[in-house]
Amino acid sequence: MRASLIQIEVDPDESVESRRVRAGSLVREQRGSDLVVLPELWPVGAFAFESFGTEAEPLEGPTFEAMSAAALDAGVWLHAGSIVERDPDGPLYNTSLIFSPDGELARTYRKIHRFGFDKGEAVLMSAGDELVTLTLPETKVGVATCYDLRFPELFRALVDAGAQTLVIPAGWPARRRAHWSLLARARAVENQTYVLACGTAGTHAGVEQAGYSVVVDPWGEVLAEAGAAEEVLTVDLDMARVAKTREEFPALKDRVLGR
Ligand SMILES: O=C(O)CCC(=O)C(=O)O
Repeated sequence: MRASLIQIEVDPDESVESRRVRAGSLVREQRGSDLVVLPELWPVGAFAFESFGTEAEPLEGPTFEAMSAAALDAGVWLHAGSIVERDPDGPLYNTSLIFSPDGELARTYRKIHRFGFDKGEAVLMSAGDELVTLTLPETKVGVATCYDLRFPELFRALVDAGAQTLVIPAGWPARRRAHWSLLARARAVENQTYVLACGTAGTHAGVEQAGYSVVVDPWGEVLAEAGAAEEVLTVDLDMARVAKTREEFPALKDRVLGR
């Protein structure tokens, strides 16, 4: 399975609409990949809290339209990262959109763990409460978003639901890049899954983004890693590696707690 991670730059000098068009072009350039991934909140910026209200979209809003068309044109499964979703009842959610190669919405995921403690996303948005997995032709995917990466119990639940590949869009800050790289590998090792972790580049709302998107195999080896700037990572994944790793080193079978 070929996967492409688009570590797009989020820059306040570029309009949201221009970035949407550019993201669509970048997705179309990945024709030939099976799965394409964009980061968290790339239209507005994960730290652009002041714009969350004005840039919030209904689920089937402009980002949905642009990404559905891009998935169809490229003929790829597209995890289109997340948007600020305005629910018809009023609350905002950090909602990921996943499209099939015919441009249909296959899944949504509302971020469960909101970041910011007593400010930002944690107070402006509502939390999701549903685990989301999706069966692709070659693998079963479990999804999570950014801060979720710090909560291993979520990933264990995804593995219990059958996930073999974890897809994690993020808008992770450069200040904590070491945590990002460490936790992405930890989630792969402890769950014996592939991890596709796609962040943003650039600086917005005064927060420099980490970049360093990474693809980790089920043994914890880094197969590809981006730098800090905008970049597309393309990697061929041998899906048999998940079962092989779990068979040769059956630690998941030795669980005592939480089964
Ligand atoms: O956990 C972190 O350090 C970063 C999380 C974050 O930036 C987010 O969830 O938007």
